[in-house]
Amino acid sequence: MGSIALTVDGLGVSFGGFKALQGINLTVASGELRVLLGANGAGKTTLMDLISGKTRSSEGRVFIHDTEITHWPEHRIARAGIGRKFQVPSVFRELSVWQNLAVAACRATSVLANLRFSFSRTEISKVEEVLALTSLTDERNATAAHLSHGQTQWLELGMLIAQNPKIVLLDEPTAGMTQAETRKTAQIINQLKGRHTLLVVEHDMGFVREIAERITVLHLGQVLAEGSVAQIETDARVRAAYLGSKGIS
Ligand SMILES: Nc1ncnc2c1ncn2[C@@H]1O[C@H](COP(=O)(O)OP(=O)(O)OP(=O)(O)O)[C@@H](O)[C@H]1O
Repeated sequence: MGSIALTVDGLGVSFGGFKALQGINLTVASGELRVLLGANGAGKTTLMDLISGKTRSSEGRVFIHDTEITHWPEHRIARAGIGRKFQVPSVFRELSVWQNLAVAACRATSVLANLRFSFSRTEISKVEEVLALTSLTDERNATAAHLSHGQTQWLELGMLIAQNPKIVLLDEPTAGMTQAETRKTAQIINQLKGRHTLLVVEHDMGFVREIAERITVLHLGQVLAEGSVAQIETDARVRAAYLGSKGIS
């Protein structure tokens, strides 16, 4: 195993006296894909919020490699290399697929400034690489507003990847997708392994089996178990924790 890209050390948060997360310890190696599993309300999204700086933690620390980022503002954490994709895509609907990716690859502060500049060779090759990765090469000139739900999700993932984040946080990347779109998403995510460090929240066990190496299970705001897909699926505590909620299927 290589170096550790993400370290979460004793992290927790309370909302008005309610401990939504407590004592969370997690280390994710560089290039690893870690799946976060847990019933509704277990604290998965809250953990992503604490790591990305959207929510301020009440206890514990977070590191990207050796740099402590605890309590840094969200934009500074993003600049330090944590990229996050939410369930609702935020692409520029009036721009083409290519333009969306080019804007992301440039990472400048102003969209308009980006579009007026000529792009460097490195940025253009990055856009081409991401178009191929997301199978959007044929849609390069299409306006983002005209893409299907799945294609829109892949474009947003592509925009994230075009920014070269060290760590990618994905919250239910297959939400609302057809089976075919879900399979395609698994293929895309599998290609990212080794090149990016990924933390993925997902409920769809079929999809989790396609992508996961190790799984961390959260339950009632704490880590319940961690292990391979096979270990987690046969873990009696995990099965018990899921009874009465979604169940592992
Ligand atoms: N800002 C907040 N204020 C108060 N309570 C909150 C806040 N954010 C989250 N919670 C609570 O923290 C707990 C964990 O919520 P969270 O959304 O992280 O769960 P989750 O595992 O992502 O669930 P789901 O699968 O439904 O998205 C829940 O009980 C939720 O109601």
